[in-house]
Amino acid sequence: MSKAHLILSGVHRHYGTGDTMVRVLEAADLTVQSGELVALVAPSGAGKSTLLHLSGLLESPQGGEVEIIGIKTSQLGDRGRTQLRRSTVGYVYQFHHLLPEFTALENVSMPQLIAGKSPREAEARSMELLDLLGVGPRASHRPAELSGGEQQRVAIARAAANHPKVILADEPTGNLDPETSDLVFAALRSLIKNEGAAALIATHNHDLARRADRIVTLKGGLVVPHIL
Ligand SMILES: Nc1ncnc2c1ncn2[C@@H]1O[C@H](COP(=O)(O)OP(=O)(O)OP(=O)(O)O)[C@@H](O)[C@H]1O
Repeated sequence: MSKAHLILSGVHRHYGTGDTMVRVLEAADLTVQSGELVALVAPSGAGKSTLLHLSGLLESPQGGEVEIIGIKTSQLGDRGRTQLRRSTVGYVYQFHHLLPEFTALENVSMPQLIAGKSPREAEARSMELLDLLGVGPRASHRPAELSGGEQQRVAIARAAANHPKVILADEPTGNLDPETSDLVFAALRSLIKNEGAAALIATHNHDLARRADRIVTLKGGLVVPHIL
């Protein structure tokens, strides 16, 4: 049976006050199940990053509820939110932000060591992920020695290192050529299925969005189904 790892209900988010107020989300609802990949396609400024930040507990809504693995986050304090984010959410950005002085293996191991895993456990998990994403043979290379697509796959492995229940990605293939984008997206997709994470991926790439389980967009402050 599928589980809803991420539920947004009646989420409201605006910025500023008075005349300069920007209402981004009015009463947004979204549910993402375990193993489900939802693509978020919307024009620039529509609120994609805002939706991802709210889903990843990097920002709080002014109204409504963000629920992760059944935990209602509006009831949590800052510390509780940070803990829940660290233990359940993995983020992939447009630019990989890998640490240049460390190898691929070390970059993927780092968040696991921080979370308290032993170096041996961390290395085993890192190799499992790098293999799954097709970059196992590059484990001992530093980011500068990797292609853009390889770097991005290492960044995806790093985001998945601590078994996140929710994977959020903001234009994960935004700086890659079409062929490499395909490869990276396919790797991300198989990772999500394999790990049973719920994924929300903002992308301008319609070809990739069509390969998601579902596509949504933002209209009038709501999350609505979208067909490309
Ligand atoms: N911290 C903030 N303060 C004020 N306004 C903000 C803030 N963050 C976002 N906004 C506004 O909210 C709206 C949505 O922004 P958001 O970054 O979520 O859009 P987006 O769809 O991700 O855009 P893009 O595709 O260009 O990255 C925009 O009008 C933006 O100017």
